[in-house]
Amino acid sequence: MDLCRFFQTFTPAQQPTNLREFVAPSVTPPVYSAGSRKHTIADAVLGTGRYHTHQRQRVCSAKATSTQRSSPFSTLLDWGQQGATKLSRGLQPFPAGFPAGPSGDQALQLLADPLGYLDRITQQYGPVVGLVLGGEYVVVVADVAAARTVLQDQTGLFVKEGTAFLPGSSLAGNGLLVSDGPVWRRQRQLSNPAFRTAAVQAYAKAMAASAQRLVSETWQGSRERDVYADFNALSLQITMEALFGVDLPPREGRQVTEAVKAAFDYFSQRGASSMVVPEWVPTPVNVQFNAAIITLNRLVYGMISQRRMQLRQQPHPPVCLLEELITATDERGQGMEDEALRDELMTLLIAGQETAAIALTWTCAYLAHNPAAQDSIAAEVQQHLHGQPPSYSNIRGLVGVESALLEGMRLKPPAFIVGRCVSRPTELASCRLPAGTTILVSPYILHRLPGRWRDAAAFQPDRWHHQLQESSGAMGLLPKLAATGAYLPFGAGPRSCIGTGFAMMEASIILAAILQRYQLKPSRVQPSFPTADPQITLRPQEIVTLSVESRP
Ligand code: HEM
Repeated sequence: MDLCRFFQTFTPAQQPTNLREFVAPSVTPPVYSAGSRKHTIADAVLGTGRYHTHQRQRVCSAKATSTQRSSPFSTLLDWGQQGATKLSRGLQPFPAGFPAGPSGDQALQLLADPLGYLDRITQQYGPVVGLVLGGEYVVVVADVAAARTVLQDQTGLFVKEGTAFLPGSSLAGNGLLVSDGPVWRRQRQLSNPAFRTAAVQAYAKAMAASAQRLVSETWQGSRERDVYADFNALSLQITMEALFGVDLPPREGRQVTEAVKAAFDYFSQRGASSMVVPEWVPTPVNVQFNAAIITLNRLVYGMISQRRMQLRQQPHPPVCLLEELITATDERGQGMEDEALRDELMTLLIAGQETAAIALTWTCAYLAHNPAAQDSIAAEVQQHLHGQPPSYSNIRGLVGVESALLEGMRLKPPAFIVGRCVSRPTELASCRLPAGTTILVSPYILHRLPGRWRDAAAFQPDRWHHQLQESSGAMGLLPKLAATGAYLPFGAGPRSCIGTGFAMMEASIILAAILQRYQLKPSRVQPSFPTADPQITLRPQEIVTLSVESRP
């Protein structure tokens, strides 16, 4: 990777928003406000992203937008000026009161080894480090109190809008992950019911059925499996069923799955590439990606209108997330418009799919390399479930399974960095931060602070037993830990993960189903522990092959 990758993210202001605007303006009416396009660390964290910082203007006309575009010349000039400002930052001293940190632009060093770099600078400069990265002022936060201040802010001081780095995407539009202010508040309020316990209980049926298919069909007769690939396929299937219901017509289901896969492939390629070409540039890969977006839009808008009609003609309690979101209303009795629904559905697909697969992959890899811990958890599963398949009704109380997942996410948090932007000048940890500074809170470092965690680098699921028992399980414990700022796999504060209950239920059911039937061991072809590949999320670098032996 090189500096190009960073500089490629500083796309010119007011460019055409994406290929869709050129090739298929009628598929959806994406009418955007003019304004500079910045990127959000939500992209970095969860593989998604808003296309630019300004909220979409859903009401203004396309004509208005097109007249607001600047000429290619002024765009280029603007871009040049922005580039020059950013370049000069790496050469200048930090602003007065800015946190101490290494001098010079650190983009190359960070990109060469992100986890090692975060570790090194926080050891060298302390838990709040100032940097220039790709011409942006950045503060890395690995201090519990400062992380709390940033993530639990309710005053609009630390926001998502304007957070630097990594290109955004038209895939998730302006969904929950990236929106801010009143738009986010309303969308979160409307989405919350879809994630309450009762709703998660309904999705658990799909989780349990999919987990059984994995262990009794997919893995049946296998000696070794690429668990990362299996968990990705499984969590996509589960999320699709939860979103659209099990009665999703097979043809449409297949088409959506294929389009989502194409979009995900695009993100992995982009993550692994040193050059990030903006989505609107018609490279072959971008054309493919944008075609996938067009397919997704057609299908998703089709499903939205079909479900709306069904609910109107035959009112019934919601059976899937889409119906939950369609029926949700705010205090004025208003629901979500189609475009907002589409953005939320795509956001949930992206935010929910890969993160859960990564968490399961790392946890299974750790268990394979820690046979004693695995055997004791497997014994608990046998004892607790009495041979019944894991499901919503019997999964509670499996302390070992929850401990393994919490410990896996402690050492390898799928969202290893969470980002915010300082909206107005402020102080943090006695340092002064100018508006526009990007804050990177690092759960990865926080989860390994030697003063907080005994044997911080070791996989020891039993460290969680007592706390889990005291809090009646992970869903009781996680909010308490998030409030301290010390354990943040699902973030903290108002923007914490809406899918925490969904993810914990899904991962617990799948892990219990696996340990009930199989013993995981390092594979002969890949005996060493998988290496992390911190791209957008903390995914494994390669295929994760584990030996899967049936338990007697
Ligand atoms: C192990 C699995 C998961 C992990 C580790 C994870 C992690 C996170 C984190 C750290 C955040 C906060 C980001 C920030 O503060 O900027 C977040 C937000 C979010 N997550 Fe998850 N997530 C997981 C699963 C899911 C699932 C299953 C869904 C939905 C089906 C989901 C939907 C979302 C959404 C919509 C947000 C944005 C919430 C908001 O800003 O209001 N996540 N997730």
